[in-house]
Amino acid sequence: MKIFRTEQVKYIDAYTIQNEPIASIDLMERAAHALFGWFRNRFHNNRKVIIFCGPGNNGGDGLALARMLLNVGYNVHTYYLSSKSYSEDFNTNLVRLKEASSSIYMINSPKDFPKIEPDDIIVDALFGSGLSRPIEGLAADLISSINSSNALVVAIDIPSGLFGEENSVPNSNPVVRASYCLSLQFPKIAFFMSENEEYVKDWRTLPIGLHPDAIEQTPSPYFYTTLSDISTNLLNQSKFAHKGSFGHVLIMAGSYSMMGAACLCSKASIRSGVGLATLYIPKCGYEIAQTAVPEALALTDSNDTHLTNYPDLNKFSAICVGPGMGQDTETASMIRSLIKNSTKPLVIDADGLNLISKNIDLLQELKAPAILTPHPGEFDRLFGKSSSSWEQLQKAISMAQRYGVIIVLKGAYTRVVLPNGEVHFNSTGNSGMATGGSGDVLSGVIAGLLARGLEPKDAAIIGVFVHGLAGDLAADDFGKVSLCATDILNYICKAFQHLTKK
Ligand SMILES: NC(=O)C1=CN([C@@H]2O[C@H](COP(=O)(O)OP(=O)(O)OC[C@H]3O[C@@H](n4cnc5c(N)ncnc54)[C@H](O)[C@@H]3O)[C@@H](O)[C@H]2O)[C@@H](O)CC1
Ligand SMILES: Nc1ncnc2c1ncn2[C@@H]1O[C@H](COP(=O)(O)OP(=O)(O)O)[C@@H](O)[C@H]1O
Ligand SMILES: [K+]
Repeated sequence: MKIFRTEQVKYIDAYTIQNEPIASIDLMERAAHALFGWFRNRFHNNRKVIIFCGPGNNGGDGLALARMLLNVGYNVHTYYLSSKSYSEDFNTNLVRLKEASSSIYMINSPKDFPKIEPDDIIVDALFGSGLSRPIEGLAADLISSINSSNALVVAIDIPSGLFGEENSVPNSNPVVRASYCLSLQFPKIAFFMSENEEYVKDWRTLPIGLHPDAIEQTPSPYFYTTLSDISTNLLNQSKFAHKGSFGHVLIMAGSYSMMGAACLCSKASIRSGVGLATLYIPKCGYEIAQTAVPEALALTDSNDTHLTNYPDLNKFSAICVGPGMGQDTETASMIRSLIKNSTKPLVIDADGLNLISKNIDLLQELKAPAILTPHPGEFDRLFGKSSSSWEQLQKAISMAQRYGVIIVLKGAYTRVVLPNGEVHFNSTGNSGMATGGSGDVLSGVIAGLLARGLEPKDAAIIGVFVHGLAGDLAADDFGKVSLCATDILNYICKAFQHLTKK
């Protein structure tokens, strides 16, 4: 799903109004209907609802929602900020609401704030995508009052005070801490930034029928990968397929005490449908590999404890290098040579990345497409620290462009950043996956898909999605607390089944 910056959504709204065509007030009514439907399904009408409205169309949405809730028997109290001016649709909805309710109050000073009980439901319709500066004064005091209550807060479109994309300038201006955020049509990029977790605990999008032509024609480098975005014909299996049809992956991984990473990674590649997997490991890992991964071929380096060389690359269709590999100087020279000489696509993970971070311009010598899979710590080691997730994302975009590589920046909403500057935020995965070895499983999945013949972009996007989905399905059965990398591995099959059955 393509997602947009705030000013682009404004354009798509305006295009819809002009070309559907639909009157602005009717589009607001449609949005309010979507909000109302969600609200009614979620909350019984025995709880008091307090709706806080700002002077713009976000406030207008709040007023329209208030009217709809009143019509079906909710106990609704509506408060709106005093302002020099209000949007036209706000004014229309205020008149409509006044016909239905007498519990409408203007807020002129903190004395007008209502007392909020813990059982009340607050609707935050103060500011949406029209926020133009950090909030101060009366509105800021109101937000502090909302945040200090123990009531549940439902934010319309975006928690008031939060900007749609960049919120990196630390400021003391308050932002509503929403329990739920109902974002109209598209998620906001700000939802994917870890700093905003306290404001956006749970969010969902509500479709409001924005014009498909505007969505298609408005260019954006940002995407959100959901099930419907995964092209499953890339995973088709011909009836006459043989193991040679699905590629041969080389997994260069492991060292003394870290053979588990090599096993997890190679097993994950096999579960991702590769025809053949060869594990290239130091001698100490031979029996472990042969026993733990009977499906893989095992080739050993001349060294006992760490990798110092690589095998003839001709017969392989893709290579994964790095999991559990250690950072010996001999391993460092091996990876330098691999990068300069491999014409086969590479997945570079873990210690592979740590070794490259000592000489980042090595990336300029790549002959083949490469997918780098850093977690945030590895990313900082490679490209330097960033002061916020937003800055880190912008850095990932410029580094992917500079070196012509795909960067898979891992974590919640893993970002797959392409050399053309596109960013694909992933929708699957959960915090139970923050456990040792889960990254090794991911690099195996991506390498398996790459070896099967998927384009690097597809291997990265689908691999990340499947890995997260496997983690979600495993968490459904085992819970997040106990989830371990082997569980993710064991649920890769279910994740692929889920995709290919869709
Ligand atoms: N036709 C449309 O454009 C639609 C808009 N919708 C709603 O409209 C919202 C956007 O509406 P608007 O563009 O009117 O903007 P907002 O309602 O977000 O706020 C704009 C108003 O707040 C003031 N303001 C901005 N920053 C402020 C600050 N820091 N302190 C004090 N005042 C501040 C502005 O001067 C303006 O009066 C969306 O978030 C969504 O909720 C929906 O009804 C769907 C359709
Ligand atoms: N909070 C989270 N939400 C979703 N996915 C997560 C979360 N934390 C970690 N993950 C995923 O788990 C994996 C962890 O990888 P990594 O940190 O490299 O682990 P390891 O080095 O132990 O193998 C990544 O795919 C990451 O996206
Ligand atoms: K809001």
